[in-house]
Amino acid sequence: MSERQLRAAADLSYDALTGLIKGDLDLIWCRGYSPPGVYEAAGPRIETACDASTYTLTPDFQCVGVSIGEANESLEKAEQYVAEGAATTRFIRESLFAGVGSPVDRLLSQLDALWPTGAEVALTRAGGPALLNVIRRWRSGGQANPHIDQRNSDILGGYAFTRRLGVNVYLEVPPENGGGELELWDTVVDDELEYLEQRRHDYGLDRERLAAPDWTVRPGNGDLLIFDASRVHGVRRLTKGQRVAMACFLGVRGADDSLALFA
Ligand SMILES: O=C(O)CCC(=O)C(=O)O
Ligand SMILES: [Fe+2]
Repeated sequence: MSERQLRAAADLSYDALTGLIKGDLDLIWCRGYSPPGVYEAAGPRIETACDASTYTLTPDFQCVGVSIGEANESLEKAEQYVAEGAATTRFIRESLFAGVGSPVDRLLSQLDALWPTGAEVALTRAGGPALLNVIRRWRSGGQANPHIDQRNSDILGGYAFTRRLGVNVYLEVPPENGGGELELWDTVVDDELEYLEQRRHDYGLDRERLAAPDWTVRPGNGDLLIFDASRVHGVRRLTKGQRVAMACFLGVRGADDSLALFA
């Protein structure tokens, strides 16, 4: 455990985002960002879509949408990412969140309003829109290895991001003592080549080779968390219930460049 207290902001604001980008802040934690009615309506459709999905990197969780992490691992997935991104974004927006609105769409318009040069969906190297977000579902027994999400990817070739912020909206979390916390280590990895050398063959780092996480954060249903994706992070193994979260990333360049969202 770190001696240092986790530095968190309770609201999404320009100052909080720049705090995360500069490293003065560790977390933005907005409670109840997605109201209960949203998941009540969308949950059954999301669960069906999760059951129909295929995720190639790990059996630990299901994932709606080919993520950029998956796309970085093979040519086939990279092609699928480019071909399907826009349609998956539409499916999530128009089918899964029909009638209630997607929390990530709301986030996108909020960011567009608060960031000086706006926010938009990133473009892939091929010119079309990237996938805006994925939806992941963990069931009892699932976890996520400690990892970082690397700043840049050939697929989003036109950007040189200086920071990549990880965004999660938790639609459903396990009950008390059921695991599924977000684990954060007091380690920010800037040398991505060194990280690649230590990486497991599937994804992430060996948990056994790290000290215990410095902080574990237990989001509530509907909460929004944003953190620096180059900070080592993982998901604690679930022992009960399920954990359903929408995830995307904010690609940051300078203050003079718009935020680019992708998943
Ligand atoms: O689901 C979570 O809490 C973290 C997922 C994650 O690794 C990320 O958002 O980069
Ligand atoms: Fe991550």
